[in-house]
Amino acid sequence: MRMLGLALGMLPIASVLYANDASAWAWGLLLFNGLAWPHVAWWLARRSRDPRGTEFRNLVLDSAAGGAWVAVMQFNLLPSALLLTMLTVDKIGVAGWRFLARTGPAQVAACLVVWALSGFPPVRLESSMANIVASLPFMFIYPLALSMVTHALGQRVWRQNRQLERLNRIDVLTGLPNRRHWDEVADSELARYLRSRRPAVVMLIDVDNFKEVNDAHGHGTGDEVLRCVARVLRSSVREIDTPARYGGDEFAVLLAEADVRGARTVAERIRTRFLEERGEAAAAEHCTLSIGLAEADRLLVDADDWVRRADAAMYRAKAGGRDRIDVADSPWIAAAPQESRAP
Ligand SMILES: Nc1nc2c(ncn2[C@@H]2O[C@H](COP(=O)(O)OP(=O)(O)OP(=O)(O)O)[C@@H](O)[C@H]2O)c(=O)[nH]1
Repeated sequence: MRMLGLALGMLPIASVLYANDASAWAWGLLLFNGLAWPHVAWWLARRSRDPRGTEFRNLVLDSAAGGAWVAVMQFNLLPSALLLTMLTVDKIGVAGWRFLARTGPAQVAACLVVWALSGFPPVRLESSMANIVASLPFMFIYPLALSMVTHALGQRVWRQNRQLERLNRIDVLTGLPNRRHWDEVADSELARYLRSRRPAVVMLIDVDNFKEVNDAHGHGTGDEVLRCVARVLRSSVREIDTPARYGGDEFAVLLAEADVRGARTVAERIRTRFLEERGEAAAAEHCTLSIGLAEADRLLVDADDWVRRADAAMYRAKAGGRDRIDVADSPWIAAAPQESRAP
């Protein structure tokens, strides 16, 4: 952007220098500032140990040069205003309003010094047609390029944010949604149930004897077992269900539009598929799945309550000998004598 801005900015300045019959010095400096300085600035920033700090210093120098050219042009109105506007837009775009507090004084000082060194020539505000025409490319092309770059940067930031948000919700090892994402799904599924009374089931799955696999065959094999569970879950549930890694060797599935009978069938499918696919190490350590199910009902306080019930069922499955499925007692049954309506 500096190369483009300075190259285009040369045109209105050159038109004023030409009209004012400027010295060879002024022309030399203009050529250096317009064509060589962008490369020098880039090289300085690249080889610096603090590229950001160096680039900020370069921007201050850009502003000072702008102020100096305004004095050289004897304040010719259109080219001066254009130059100052573009420099200001640039600074705000790069570092915000506060950066102007650094570049502004440099700009004014350079302008006054150059004006004084040239013997305070008279101010000539009037811009000729040649000055106006020479200003047009800078006036149109530079803001256009700047807005395209800003837009492209905005898009990149937006894409990266989305990517980050996705990564924040995915478990890296298994590729399944993580607990954070699953908890949100459970919240909204419970809200949906309370609104519409369409059934839903939380399934919690714990890998039995998983520690033995880790201890006997190493963490790499343990990781492979967890990936196997993830594969089995993905292939056993429907699109509308949400399987997730809940943490460690625990997995959760939210079965939408399913009652406990349907959920039991799915759980049985998961349990047996895992036995078929678990691999030799897991089989050697009797690595199986204990599964707890809890159906939504209107006595649930919140999603945590729902998960707690599935968890209790899952621990009963473990206590009952592992490699089995257990279903949470509905508190509805206990509450039935006081309540008159089924959930
Ligand atoms: N390989 C691997 N191990 C993990 C990971 N996360 C947790 N673990 C291990 O998983 C084990 C879980 O232990 P437990 O659930 O208490 O042990 P368990 O052998 O499954 O016991 P039961 O559930 O009672 O059958 C611990 O040894 C953790 O270190 C992981 O990402 N990869």
